[in-house]
This record gives sequence, C-alpha cells and structure tokens, in this order.
Amino acid sequence: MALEDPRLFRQLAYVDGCWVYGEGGREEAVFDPATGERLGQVPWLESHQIEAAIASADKAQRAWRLLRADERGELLDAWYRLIRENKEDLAMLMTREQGKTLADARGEVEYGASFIHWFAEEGSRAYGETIPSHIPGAALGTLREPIGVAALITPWNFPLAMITRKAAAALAAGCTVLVKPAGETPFSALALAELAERAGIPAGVFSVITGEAAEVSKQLCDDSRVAALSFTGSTRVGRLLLSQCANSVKRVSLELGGNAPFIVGPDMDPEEAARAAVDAKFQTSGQDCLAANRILVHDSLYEDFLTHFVRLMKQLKVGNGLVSDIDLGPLIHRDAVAKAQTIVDDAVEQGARLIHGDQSMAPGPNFFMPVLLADVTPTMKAWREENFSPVAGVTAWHDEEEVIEMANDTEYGLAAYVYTHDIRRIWQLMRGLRFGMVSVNSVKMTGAPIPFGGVKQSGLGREGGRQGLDEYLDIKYYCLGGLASASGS
Ligand SMILES: NC(=O)c1ccc[n+]([C@@H]2O[C@H](COP(=O)([O-])OP(=O)(O)OC[C@H]3O[C@@H](n4cnc5c(N)ncnc54)[C@H](O)[C@@H]3O)[C@@H](O)[C@H]2O)c1
Ligand SMILES: N[C@@H](CC=O)C(=O)O
Repeated sequence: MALEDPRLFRQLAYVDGCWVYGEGGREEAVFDPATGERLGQVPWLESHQIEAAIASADKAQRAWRLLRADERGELLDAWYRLIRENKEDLAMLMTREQGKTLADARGEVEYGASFIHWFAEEGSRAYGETIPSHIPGAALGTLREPIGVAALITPWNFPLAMITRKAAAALAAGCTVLVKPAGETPFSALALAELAERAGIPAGVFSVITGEAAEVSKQLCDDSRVAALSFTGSTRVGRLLLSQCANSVKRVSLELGGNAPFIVGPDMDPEEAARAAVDAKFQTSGQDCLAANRILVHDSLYEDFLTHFVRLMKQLKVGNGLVSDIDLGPLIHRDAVAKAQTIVDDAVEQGARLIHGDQSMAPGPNFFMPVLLADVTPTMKAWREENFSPVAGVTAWHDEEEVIEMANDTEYGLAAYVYTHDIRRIWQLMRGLRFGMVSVNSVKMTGAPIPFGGVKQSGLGREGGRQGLDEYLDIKYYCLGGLASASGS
C-alpha cells in the first residue's frame, strides 16, 4: 500500500511491545471493499498467545496505574500528536480497508484523535470525594481507582475512532488494554499500535490481538484477569458477550446497534429538512449507528419533503472512496449488499413505494445505490432492523403522541433526531423519546466531550465525556478511624 510512512502498514499482531506472528499458521486476509483487491493479511493468534497477551497487560498494569495522571496524560498527548501528524496515511489505510471516502476517513482520524486529547486531560479529573462522617473520630471518603485490564472489541465501520474512544479513557484511568479489532479492518488498529509505541506508551499497555473473533472474544470474556469488557458492534454479538462475561462478573460496556428516527415537524421548510435528513442518512454509506433509519415526516409536508429528498440524493456520487468527488463508497462486503436488497424487497412486497434506487447503476459488486422508500410501516424490515446501508425509509405522521410512539417502536434506543423550531414540541419530543441521545436541529451530535451511548438494546454505559472515564474506574470507599480530630466540621 502506498503510504508516506510504510511502517504504518503492519501485518502482525502487537503484543507486549512486540510484533508477533500467529504460532498456528492461521491468518485472515483483508480486502479493499471497493475493488476486491487483497490488501494483505493478519495472523490469527493461538490461545496460548492470547493468554500471554493477557498476562503482559496484567503485569504492565501494575506500573501503569502507579504513574501520575499527568504523566499518563503526557504519553497520551504524544500519541495524539503522532496520529494527527500521520493523518494522511491513516486516512489512506482506512479508505483502503473500510471503503469510506478519503474525506470521511480524514474526518474519522481527527475525530478519533480528539478522544485521546480529551482523556489526556480528563484523567487528571478522576476525583474522589469526602463524606461528612457519621462515625465518631473517622474521616470518610472515596478514591477512584483503575479497574485493571480492559478488553476492547471493536467494529469495522469506524475502525479507528471506536478504538480510541475506549482506549483513551481506559489508559487515562490507569488501565491497560487489549484491543481486538474487526477482522475486516485490522490495519487501522495496528497503525495505532505503531504510533502508540513511538509515543513511548510502555510495552503491554496497549496491545492489538488479531484472531478468530468468537475464539478470542470468548477467551477474553472468560479470563478473570480481564476486569472490564468494552464492546462496540451489533446487538446480536453484544448479547452473546454479555452472557459470556457473567461467569467472571466483569464490568461490561456495550455500544450496540441503532435504529434512529428522524422526526420532521410541520413548521419545517421541507427542503431544509430533506437536506439534513440526507446528511444524517448517507454518511459512511449508511453504515453508521447514528444513521437516520426511519424518517418520520409530518403529513402536511410529506410529498414536498420526498421531492426534495430524491432530488438531493440523486446528486450523491457512488464509487471508490479514493476518488475525490465521491460521496458514498462501497458497503463492507457482499453480505451487506444482499441484506440491503432483502430490506428493499421486503418493503416493496409489503406496499412501500420504491421512489428511487436503481441497482443496475452500481459500480461494482460491493456497491449499493441509495434507495428511497416511502410509506414504510412497522411490519417491514426497513422499520424493524438497523439496515446499515444507504436505504432511506420515510413515513408520514399526524400528531405528536403518534410520532413519539412510532419513534419508540423499536428494541433500539441509541440516537434520535428532531427537526422543528416549536419549543413546546421540541420539549415534548425530547422527553418522550426513549433514546440515549436526542439531537435537535443538528445532524452533528457526537464528539469527545459528550456522553455517547444508548438505552434499551442499544447498550450499557457511556463513552466520551467525563462519564467515559467511569467505565474504567472502581470506587473505593475508605473509613479512616481513630482520628481524634476527624469528626465534625
Ligand atoms: N453504538 C455505537 O457506538 C456503535 C458504533 C459503531 C458501530 N456500532 C454497531 O456495530 C455494528 C456493525 O459492526 P460489526 O458488523 O463489526 O458488528 P459485529 O457485532 O459483527 O462485530 C463487532 C466486533 O465483534 C467481533 N465479533 C463478531 N462476531 C463475534 C462473535 N460471534 N463472538 C465474538 N466476537 C465477535 C467482530 O470481529 C468485531 O470485532 C452495527 O450494529 C452498529 O450499529 C455501534
Ligand atoms: N458515528 C458513530 C459511530 C457509529 O457507528 C460515532 O460517532 O461514534
């Protein structure tokens, strides 16, 4: 792969500060989803190698947790600067393995780096508290201490930022991490490891384990030296890992699927609303947990909205993300294309109008042309499932009670969008929507300072913000007795 710094393209796992081969000879090939070209491969580590990785993270944790928070912050800041300095190479790696456009990949590098910058500072604010004592002669309070070794399992759709959002918080808190990236996109993770090493992050503190997903995850979940599991991915796999962590009673954080409603009120300009909905739907070709999956438009502007939406989506260019004016890259693989087609077919069979989307125009087998389906109903897969593709489903609503019920009619509860300028309606919707994040009149909602996460089957816990640190800290209560002057104030 043509990079300014070829050493960022690593095809080995990174454990305890060393680049390692798989000792069983197993490996996984990685392909460019736009062209099908084989980019390279990574080893599948064997069980005893995973065991060694856990042992090294456990050992490294003992020294890492003893550093002062500002010392850890300095190392994180060095990592942050290196990531930004190598932005072009990291973006190139990401576009090649994931397929997103180079502009989106550059955006993800900045986004991913911002978590490191944020937590480099936030680590110094892992405050405990003093508790007015009810015990004579005692001083009471809490300390917040690193939980230990954290296993981080991440998806392919945001191959860099989903790692840094977890790792930066964990490392700042004083934990060491074992990252298991998605098999489709290991190279971004391995480039992060190369840069972590250059930043001076000690051996064993940040390791990247490549391997057979179910095997590696099970071993990480079973091992009691791993104190926390943080997973981002599908609700299906999240449920499995949650149950696998039961035996060792781990701290579990889950960032799972979304099925975001995008609600448009009657006071909106239909063109403005359509523009925002197109932005919220088609990022990363719809392979985004925040993608507007169900677009719910007030019936008074429904047809006008559809007209503007279709006009705007026709302007989107689909192709290889390396080409400069492309808006939508490929889907990750053919299964994703097949799933998108199933969702469209199911909707049309059940009476949805296929307003736009001609798959004969797709520039390759992994591409899916943007689709607009009108009159989507709750029995359709387009409503019930996270479609993770450029398929937009639109439905009309009439009153606010009804649209709240429609929006909440899903097992997911990650993010919701509301577009209206009526403050009374904004408040009613904001309170009625059962989602972890509600964005009003803004497509952009995420970033390092906010608590990212969902309710219902979209997950457990929060990432980013000051809350992100809590996932990696234990609270230790202390009672210091026998102190003559400790009681009272
Ligand atoms: N809530 C969020 O912040 C957020 C962010 C990004 C993606 N996601 C979700 O991620 C999903 C898409 O990502 P994906 O397809 O990579 O998810 P996935 O669940 O298939 O895979 C996620 C990770 O789990 C591993 N894995 C897969 N099968 C496994 C198994 N049987 N046992 C153990 N580990 C296994 C994968 O190798 C990968 O590392 C979507 O549902 C999306 O909404 C959520
Ligand atoms: N866009 C999301 C990732 C979801 O897939 C984020 O910002 O974290």
